[in-house]
Amino acid sequence: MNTHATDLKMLLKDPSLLETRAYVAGAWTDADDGATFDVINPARGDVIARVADLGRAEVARAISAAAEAMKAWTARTAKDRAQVMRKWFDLMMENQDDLGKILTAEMGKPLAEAKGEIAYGASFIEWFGEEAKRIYGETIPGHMPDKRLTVIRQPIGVVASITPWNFPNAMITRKCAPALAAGCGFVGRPASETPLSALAMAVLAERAGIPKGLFSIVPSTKASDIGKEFCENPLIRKLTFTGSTNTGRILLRQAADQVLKCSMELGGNAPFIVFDDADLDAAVEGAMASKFRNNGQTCVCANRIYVQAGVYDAFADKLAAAVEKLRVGDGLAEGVTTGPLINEKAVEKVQDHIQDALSGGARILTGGKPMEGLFFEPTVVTGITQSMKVATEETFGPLAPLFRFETEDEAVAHANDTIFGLAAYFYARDIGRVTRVQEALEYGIVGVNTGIISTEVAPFGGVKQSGLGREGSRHGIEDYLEMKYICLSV
Ligand SMILES: NC(=O)C1=CN([C@@H]2O[C@H](COP(=O)(O)OP(=O)(O)OC[C@H]3O[C@@H](n4cnc5c(N)ncnc54)[C@H](OP(=O)(O)O)[C@@H]3O)[C@@H](O)[C@H]2O)C=CC1
Ligand SMILES: O=C(O)[C@H](O)CS(=O)(=O)O
Repeated sequence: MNTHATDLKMLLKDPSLLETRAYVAGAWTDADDGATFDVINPARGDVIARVADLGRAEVARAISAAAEAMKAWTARTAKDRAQVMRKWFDLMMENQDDLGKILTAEMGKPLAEAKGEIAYGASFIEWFGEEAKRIYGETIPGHMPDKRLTVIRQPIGVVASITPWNFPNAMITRKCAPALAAGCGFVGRPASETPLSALAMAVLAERAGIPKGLFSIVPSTKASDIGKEFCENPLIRKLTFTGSTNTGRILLRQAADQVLKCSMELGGNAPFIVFDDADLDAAVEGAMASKFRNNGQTCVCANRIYVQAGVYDAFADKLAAAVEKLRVGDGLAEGVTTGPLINEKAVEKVQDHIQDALSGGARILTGGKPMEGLFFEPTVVTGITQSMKVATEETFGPLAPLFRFETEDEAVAHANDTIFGLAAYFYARDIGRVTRVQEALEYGIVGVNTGIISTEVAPFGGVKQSGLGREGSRHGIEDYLEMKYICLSV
């Protein structure tokens, strides 16, 4: 493990992107009490920055400023708002390398993946800047001769955002882009593990001309307190959250008091089904992409791999061979494909799922052991059954558990046997089977003969306990608008 300190400023072309103060009401500020918290590089374990640790009072000021700034922002034309957002997009892409290094240093994903996330995150700003100009209303034939009916759509109000550590750039832009495009104010609280990417984003927002006070980033370790401020402050009209289903439940309960509109992108437990008529090499490629992207730390990662009996051994051997080519290491180093896990709790969860499987008779095909620090061997385990923890709990790490199945009905039944419903994947070539299975899977997203489904142009979101609402696509802006019916008597 690389043990020397991460001198992040030395790595950046523009060191001013490494901001450690909060961005509140258009000003860069410390916490009222001067409190800070450490940001750790998970690959090296060293402190890379100390960031302002805000409390409810500072967040309340950010919310009030957003409500005030909204008045002028909403009065500007959609085209004008779009031009400011386009400038922000351009600045994000011009600084992609630096933003990627900041992201890798605080989250751990390899630099190539981090730069990919910057482009993915920026794509939401580009997409919704364009969608701003397509917020159409409608006229309705009157129900009486003297009535003229219209429907207009207006910004919902100030938006509060809470996001996780695994995509510290894209999870924020997937929320703030439609909010700003719709004319809303935005106050975002990033995960305490990864505030630097959000603050760098705010540096560029300020440079792009996003009006002061409209957009704030409020880092804090006091997650519960800030969540309560978001749910109790009467100026907040919308709460958007990405993270675990457990936290989503807490926030939904809190939001009920003010009947606060919520969008929830929650946990997953994605099945990845390989039928005996699949292209096995393509299925292995798809499984590698879906399972090991971000070291297995995404909500749409394959969490359960079901393989039909006739191709089980061949698929298992091919997958193990591909996994053994992964290179685990510091994401800032050349050629590394797999970074560290985010923290010790994540390492313990992967170990727990492996030990539980082995105690039930499963067998390790490759990997299976923790490495130094927060690194873990990419792992394939065979002989997994529905009774094991990995069948119902999200691993969120580099574990590929292989289940054997006999029939199509059995595979679909097992795939659907979960409280989650975010993403599912399957590989098959028979058109009848493809049609039946894609319709039978109870998920918000289905990848057919592909392991990567994420794009800004399509609706991302889950059913059942994986969430509420959709992000991205032409649908993603709806959650930030209110519909108003006007009945005019002439
Ligand atoms: N559907 C999706 O797109 C995603 C789902 N997830 C799911 O989240 C889990 C892992 O991510 P993880 O970050 O640990 O999830 P958490 O739900 O613990 O954290 C997500 C965010 O919520 C904050 N938070 C935690 N508790 C509260 C609270 N009581 N009130 C307000 N905010 C709170 C966290 O703050 P802090 O970090 O400071 O604790 C963090 O910013 C996995 O189950 C994964 O599937 C993760 C990412 C994306
Ligand atoms: O948080 C996540 O896991 C992301 O939503 C996954 S994706 O959008 O990057 O696929």
